[in-house]
Parts: sequence; C-alpha cells; structure tokens
Amino acid sequence: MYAVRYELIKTCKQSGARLGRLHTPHGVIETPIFMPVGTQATVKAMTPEELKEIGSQIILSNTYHLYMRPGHDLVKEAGGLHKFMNWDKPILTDSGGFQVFSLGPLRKITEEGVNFRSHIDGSKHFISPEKAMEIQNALGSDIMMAFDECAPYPADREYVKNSLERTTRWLKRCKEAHKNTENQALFGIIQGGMYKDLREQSAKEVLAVDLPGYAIGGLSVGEPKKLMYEVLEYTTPLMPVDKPRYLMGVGSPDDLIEGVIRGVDMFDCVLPTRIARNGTAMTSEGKVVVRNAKYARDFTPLDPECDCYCCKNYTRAYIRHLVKANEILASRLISTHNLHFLLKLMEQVRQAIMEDRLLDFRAEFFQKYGYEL
Ligand SMILES: CCOC(=O)Nc1nc2cc3nc(NC)[nH]c3cc2c(=O)[nH]1
Repeated sequence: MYAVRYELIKTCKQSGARLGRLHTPHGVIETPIFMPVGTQATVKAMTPEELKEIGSQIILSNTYHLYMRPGHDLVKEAGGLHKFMNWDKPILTDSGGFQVFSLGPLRKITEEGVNFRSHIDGSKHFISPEKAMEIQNALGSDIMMAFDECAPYPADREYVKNSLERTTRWLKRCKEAHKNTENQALFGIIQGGMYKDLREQSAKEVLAVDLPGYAIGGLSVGEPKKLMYEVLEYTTPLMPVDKPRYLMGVGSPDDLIEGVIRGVDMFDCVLPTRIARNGTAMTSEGKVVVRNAKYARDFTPLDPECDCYCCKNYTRAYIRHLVKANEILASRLISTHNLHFLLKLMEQVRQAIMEDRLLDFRAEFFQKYGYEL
C-alpha cells in the first residue's frame, strides 16, 4: 500500500472541481489545499503554533536548500525534519530540481544528474535522482517529489522533448531508489512545456509509473496566465481521478481558483510570505501596499473582513510604521495575514464545491478583489 492515499469526496456540479481528502502518515489533508512554503525548514517569520492557528494543514520544505545547509545528515541525526523543526503535521519536500535549474550558468545537466555550484559558497556539488531520494529519505517528508527538470520558458520543442524524456528516465530511477515506501510517498512530475503533444507524451510516460500522486511541473515559470490555464485545461483530464494533482509554484488568489476549476487539488507558492516582507497584503478588496503614505493615518485593519490575529489587533497605520521602520514584527504580522487569507480562500473554495457553486464564488471573489473575469 502507499504511504499517501487520496479519497475523492465529491465533484462540483457547476465547475467539475474536486473535493478530496489526502491521508498521510502525519494526518489527513482536506483538498483543494494551499501549502505554505518553508524553504529552509521554517515558514519565514512564523512559528509552527502560529501556522496551525491560521489553519495550515501541510507545509513544503526544500531538498536543495536543506542539503546545502545544514545538511540532510544533520537533519537525520536530529530525528528527521518533523522533529528538527517541531512540525508534527504533513511535510512535502520538493526535489530541489527547480532551484538547481534556476542556478542558470552555474549548472551542467547530464544523463547522470546535475553538476552545480552552491549558491552559498560556490563549492561544487552533484545531485542525481538517487541523491535526491537519499536526501528526502533522510529528511523523512511524507511526500517526496521526483527529481525532474523544469524546462525554462520559453524553450524550443526539441529542448522540451529531450528534457521531458530525461525527466521520465529520472523518475524511473527515483522509484527504483525509493526505499521507505510505507512512510513516504513519491509523486511524479509531468513536464512538456507549453506544447500540447509533449504534455500528452509526458503524462503518458509519467502516469505509466504507478505512484500515489502526480504533479504538473514546468508552469508558473513566467508564461502568461492564459497560457498556464490552457495547458491545465488539456493536462488535468489526462490524470487519474483517484489520485491527487499538484500544480507546483502556484499561486496568487486568481490562479488558485482557476487551478481548482481546472481540476487541481494541491498548490504551493512563496507569494504570501514574500510580498509580506516587502509590505504588501492580500485583502478581500485586492492588494494593499501598506507602506503607501495614504495609510499613514488609516486606523482600520489591513482587511475589514478578516478575523486573523493581525486584523483583530493592529491597524494599517501601525503596520505601515513597522514597515517603514524595518521592524521584524511587520513581516510577522503581514505574513500571518497573507497566509491566513489564502488558507481562508481555500476553505471558501472547498465550501463552494460542497454547495456546487464554485463558478458563482469565482465571480463574487473576482468582482470584490478587482480581478476581471
Ligand atoms: C516543488 C517541486 O520541486 C521539484 O521537485 N521540481 C519542480 N519544482 C518546480 C517548482 C516550481 N515553482 C514554480 N513557480 C514559482 N514553477 C515550478 C515548477 C517546478 C517543476 O517543474 N519541478
């Protein structure tokens, strides 16, 4: 049996979106789900208790970064990532493929794996599918991502085709190297760039490898939103209905809703905590750049409709002051709010699927947030 099992609860009659449950060794996750990103074994500025308080069910951590620092052997010695970071709910680790590939000229790809230089001290390193599995096994994550290549955008057909075929060969090596199948689930990653026939080829090859879940990679890499939605429209229907579908690196409120409508169950993105650190909040009426002078004497909460700790206790004027003064509390408060905002949004999406009204919910949310449909 797999370490992770997906249960399809219901399909929205209005949109075709799915409501599900993902059973993992560290607990059950209600899907569709947004996963806060904790790249270096911490969701920046947040404690595990605060993450639970705002409703986080699962977090992401990053294989490449933890291999680099403090080292996966040290984390293993600490008893694994859950113990090391004091998080007892599910953890998904990405394979670091994306990071290594975004190192650009510092890396060299071969059939064996990827040679690259550390972003910390320039030292030489090599990661292979087997190494990526060894690292994730040492970390002890509930869900491990296969070592893949996320093709850049734009990229020509030839490159994307060769890359997806290597990603398939690497996936088979990951599965071969997967030891701890009872406690850790391996997810495959579908590539193929923005080419319909290559997405079909990658889906066919990746789905032929029997695994508990699959991701759609190679998106949210700078392509126009419409193009990402189009790729989703012809890719998710190729995926099994009884397994979770994870869209990597997504996303903003509109992308989450549009992704769920197109059959996606799991998402991750650094956006909420990243924009928090430069003083931007997501609110029910759209973005609020709180450092803006117009909020200097605004003694109302970031979001009048929000019941998070930040909105219940602090005003825009105070948070603007913290941002201008470069106070650490600014990141903590805005990160708390932004994560709560996305987690709350996904709760409302799950409720709308339950009530067969996700398209109506999209229209209401877009109108208020200021998106155009
Ligand atoms: C998160 C999973 O990491 C992997 O193991 N490979 C992988 N990671 C991605 C991360 C991405 N982030 C974005 N946008 C911010 N797009 C991404 C694509 C991949 C991917 O194809 N493959």
